[in-house]
Amino acid sequence: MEMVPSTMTEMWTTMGSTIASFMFIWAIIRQYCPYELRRYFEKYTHTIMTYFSPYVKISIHEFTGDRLKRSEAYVAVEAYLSVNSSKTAKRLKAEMGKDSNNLVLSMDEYEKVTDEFRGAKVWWVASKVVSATRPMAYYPEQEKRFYRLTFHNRYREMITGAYLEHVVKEGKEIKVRNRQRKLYTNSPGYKWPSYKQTMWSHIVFEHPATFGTMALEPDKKKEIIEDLVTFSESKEFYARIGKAWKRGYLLYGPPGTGKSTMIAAMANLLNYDVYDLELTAVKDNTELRKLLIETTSKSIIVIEDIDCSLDLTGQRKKKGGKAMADDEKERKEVKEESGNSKVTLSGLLNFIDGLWSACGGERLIVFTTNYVEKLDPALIRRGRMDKHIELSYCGFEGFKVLAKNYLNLETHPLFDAIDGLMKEVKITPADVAENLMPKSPLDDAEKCLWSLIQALEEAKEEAEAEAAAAKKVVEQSQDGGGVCSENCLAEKASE
Ligand SMILES: Nc1ncnc2c1ncn2[C@@H]1O[C@H](COP(=O)(O)OP(=O)(O)OP(=O)(O)O)[C@@H](O)[C@H]1O
Ligand SMILES: [Mg+2]
Repeated sequence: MEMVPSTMTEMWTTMGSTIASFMFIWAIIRQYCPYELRRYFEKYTHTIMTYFSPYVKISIHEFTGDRLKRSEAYVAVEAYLSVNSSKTAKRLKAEMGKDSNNLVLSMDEYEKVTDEFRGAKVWWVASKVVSATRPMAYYPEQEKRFYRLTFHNRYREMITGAYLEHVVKEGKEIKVRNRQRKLYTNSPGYKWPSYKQTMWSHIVFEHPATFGTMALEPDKKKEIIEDLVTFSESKEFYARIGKAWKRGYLLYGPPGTGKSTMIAAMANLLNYDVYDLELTAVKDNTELRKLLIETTSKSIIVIEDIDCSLDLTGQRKKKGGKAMADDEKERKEVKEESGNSKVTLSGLLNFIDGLWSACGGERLIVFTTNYVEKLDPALIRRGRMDKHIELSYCGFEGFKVLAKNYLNLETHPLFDAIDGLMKEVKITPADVAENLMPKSPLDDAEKCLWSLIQALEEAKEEAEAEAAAAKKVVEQSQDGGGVCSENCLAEKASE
């Protein structure tokens, strides 16, 4: 029994002298040893210390294999800590957030914060290592930033499982809430530097259109909004039925009926980014696939005027005479417009619903066209373009939305006259909007309404004159006894 204290004392003495010798050797090494030897020594000391330490450390680096893309885990942790650290950290950095009118705070470099999860305490440190050499001249970052998470080994299972899952999930949600949405384009004519692997360039997306400001029949508007919201909330449903989480919309109708406006309203409703794909600037199918892979989820990929983009008009029925000649002329024009692009219809179909199209998920693909009948049926069949939306001339309900937007009017004695005229003539929402726009500070609501009435009356007179001319041609051809085809009548009427 006597031996125990003496053994303990001896043990402490031995340990003390070991540490002292160790520190003495370390001081000599630091003073006299070459750098390589020092690093070697440091490395093994670190390994030994880690072996005895009850704490576990996890590093999350900003750039992993792909140096040009920030790691998703790092971005999520950064967002998570931006909210959770701003209450406790002492050194914070501020960056411009959503809509450029608020600052988002996050912890500064080398700052340490504590977090708690189900009774376990963890520590986060924002750190960086500065590499001494530049691997390639064009790499901008020489600092490799990372977050280090430290926790006790007894919580290992919970922290590596539930806690990290919670951090990533919450971080992603914060990112979506704070992010500035972007409008991307694969702009033609710009020569990308060879190191820059992305082919999209972007600006902040700031279009003000919403479904509230769109002139559309109320039922139709409600149906589209419900469709979009249901899509955005159906992650589990798509997974259950084994379908990629994406949806195609075909918007068609005459110019100025709100197709482009609706795309902006869709993006604003769902808080999505917009990728405006210029097909004529895409070299071939491989480049098209590359562009697709680079798009992120929560986005709308738009191909405007799909009929003009490429020769995708499919096999149309053979027509005779002038119609056939027109057809050929159009195809030639389309070919000229599309320049050297070798994107084919099958390449585009693959883009929409090939295996690659499922990467990322939560994406809308929107085509717009003025001439839906010209498109290849394969391109717009359900399953590819799931929802076809016709945007047409302005009705009275649409007019009322515009009158409220532009003139802040819900009713006016001139509304009845406008309603009557709108039933007789076709006018696009763009034309209605233009007439309702005050042209000088002195223009009041009534002047704008009169301007619209005048435009409607002129359109009515024009339509009547055209109808009269067509009627005259028919009568002349009947008087002359000749048989005139439909095309021949249209030709004469337009003369
Ligand atoms: N349904 C609508 N509701 C509100 N404003 C509209 C609507 N349609 C058109 N406008 C107005 O007209 C302008 C032109 O509309 P937009 O560019 O959306 O038409 P479009 O259908 O895309 O035409 P195009 O076929 O020529 O591309 C818009 O800036 C908008 O102000
Ligand atoms: Mg448009």
